[in-house]
Amino acid sequence: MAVVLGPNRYGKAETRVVRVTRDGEAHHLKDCNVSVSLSGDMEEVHRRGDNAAVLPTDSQKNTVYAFAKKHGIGEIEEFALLLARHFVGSQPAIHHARVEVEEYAWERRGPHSFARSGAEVRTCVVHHDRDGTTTVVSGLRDLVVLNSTGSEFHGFVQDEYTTLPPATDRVLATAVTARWRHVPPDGGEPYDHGKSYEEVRRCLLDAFAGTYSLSLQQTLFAMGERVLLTRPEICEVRLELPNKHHFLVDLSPFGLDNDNEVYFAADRPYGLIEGAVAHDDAPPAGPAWD
Ligand SMILES: O=c1[nH]c(=O)c2[nH]c(=O)[nH]c2[nH]1
Repeated sequence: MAVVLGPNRYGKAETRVVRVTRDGEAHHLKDCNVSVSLSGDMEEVHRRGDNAAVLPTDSQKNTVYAFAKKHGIGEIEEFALLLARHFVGSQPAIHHARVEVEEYAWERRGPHSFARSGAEVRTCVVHHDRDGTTTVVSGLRDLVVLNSTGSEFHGFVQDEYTTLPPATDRVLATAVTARWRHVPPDGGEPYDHGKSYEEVRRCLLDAFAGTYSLSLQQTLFAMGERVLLTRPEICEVRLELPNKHHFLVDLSPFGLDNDNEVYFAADRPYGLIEGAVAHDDAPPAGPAWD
């Protein structure tokens, strides 16, 4: 019986980089968290500790900082693509690079003063293979949304443990994590990732607000569908929607009624609704979601 090395990858996780661009008095800020993961000819290092093919994770971190200086950080997808292509293109032993970037938003308070915005975190994951295949998944997380009406939940299975009362008017709230896969550009114009991000975000928010919801599952599908029917550059959307339960508080001990006005916002446990919505002819995902 032989023992074989299975799938493996290595890299530097969570390099925090802040890039200030000085444009006279006015400064611009990009605040990112970059994770690099490389794979390829790594049999020798695992079996014998021979590091000849190993680009140290320390060098990977340094590359992130050097590229931030040399190229600046524009759209996070472009920065991730630059890094992924660099590692695969410069290291014969590296066959595949995965670069993940999170971007934290800052609100301008003056020419060189900023306040960290409470808005969602923008994300991307780029895979680049030495055969030239590239996949780009963009996304966001922690986009907190709430509808104070327009949501029902009833008609569900009743078993011996079911106590949930049917709801015909409830609060629906969630913190959206969404990731969307781009159709490969096919040699055409590269995407405007900044515009695409804003438009997908708008689709998600519009669909959440505009869907009369009989379940969060139905809202999830409507959000994914809205993106796919509006944005031709996207072929698959994956959503994770925690159901941030809002329970009506019983105010009867105080002689008060509660006509859907006062809620206890529970933080756990929460329902977790997850799903993928895709065009039926979407090209194969390859490693895009890894
Ligand atoms: O939208 C919902 N989907 C569920 O599957 C579910 N389950 C539950 O207890 N509440 C809800 N709400």
